[in-house]
Amino acid sequence: MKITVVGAGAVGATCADNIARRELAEELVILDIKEGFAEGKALDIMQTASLCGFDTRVKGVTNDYAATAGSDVVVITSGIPRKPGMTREELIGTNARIVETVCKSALEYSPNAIIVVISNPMDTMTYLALKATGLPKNRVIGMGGILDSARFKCYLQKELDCSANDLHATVIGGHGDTTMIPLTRLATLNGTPVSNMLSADTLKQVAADTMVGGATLTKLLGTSAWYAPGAAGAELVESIVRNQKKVFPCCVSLEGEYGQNDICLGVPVVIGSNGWESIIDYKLNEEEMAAFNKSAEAVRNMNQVLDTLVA
Ligand SMILES: NC(=O)C1=CN([C@@H]2O[C@H](COP(=O)(O)OP(=O)(O)OC[C@H]3O[C@@H](n4cnc5c(N)ncnc54)[C@H](O)[C@@H]3O)[C@@H](O)[C@H]2O)C=CC1
Ligand SMILES: O=C([O-])CC(=O)C(=O)O
Repeated sequence: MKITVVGAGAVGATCADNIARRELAEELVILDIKEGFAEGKALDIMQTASLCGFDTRVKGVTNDYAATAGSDVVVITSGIPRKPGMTREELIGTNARIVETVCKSALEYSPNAIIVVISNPMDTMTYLALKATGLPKNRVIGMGGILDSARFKCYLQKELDCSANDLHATVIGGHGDTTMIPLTRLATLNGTPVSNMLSADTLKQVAADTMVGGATLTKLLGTSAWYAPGAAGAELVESIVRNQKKVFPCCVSLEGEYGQNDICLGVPVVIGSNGWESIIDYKLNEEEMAAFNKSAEAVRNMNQVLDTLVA
């Protein structure tokens, strides 16, 4: 197995570190445009091999796509992060060009790769990756919902004083401050609905905190988060390379599912060696469906901006 991570910044390097520690590939290439940067990150990660007990070979390269040839999975984290006060959507002008170029260059050398898109605004960047490459839809997956769900579980865990590992909680819809939908009705602690244990007001607050989870960290850090985003990226890659068939909320191309067409948006999907393999119908109620439609409208408006940016 060979994996490439494009972008050796905060998220890319953390994702690569998690991939190496989980030994998801024999070979892991990190690529960045900044001279020597990916080489440095790769060397640093390789120097943890004897400490963390992994045998993955990690190599860093500066814009050398030939070194990524034959990758099974390519994770795209290249692009600028937001600063406090910004939305993810404001990154579109810079990141659309980067994501399009990176997708095409990577596929030239790894025509069979599954593409995982992390760069923001992620839903629109996933749509762009799909359109720019013409890949079969199952091979283009946007990562946002796994992270948002992990944050949802983190806020629930604090309220319930339980193990985060006993929680099932999912965030669907867009990966934006106002577009994500924490499904509080379906969240459970070992099978018991959390709505039996927490008040409606508390659940509302947990959902609100989840939605601005990324913005909260950006305010604290001065740039956006990387530990949970990197680990969430690796979690997705693991289900692909180990063909685990885990169900994760991921941004995928919808063709009538959840009532939407010609859009990439977060829904629960089965992830395996073919990429995303099927979409699970959660049977949303009226209120959840209305939120999903609203989220789709916002993401669709963003996708239209692409036409003015990408040739
Ligand atoms: N989908 C999600 O859940 C999340 C998405 N993000 C997004 O991930 C992206 C990366 O964030 P950070 O790692 O914090 O940023 P960063 O600034 O630390 O790293 C970005 C890296 O991309 C590189 N880069 C830029 N253009 C490139 C190109 N054409 N080819 C190769 N490398 C290139 C830069 O040199 C830099 O090293 C941002 O767009 C951020 O908003 C961040 C967290 C979560
Ligand atoms: O908040 C951001 O801009 C980065 C991101 O997508 C996240 O951490 O959820």
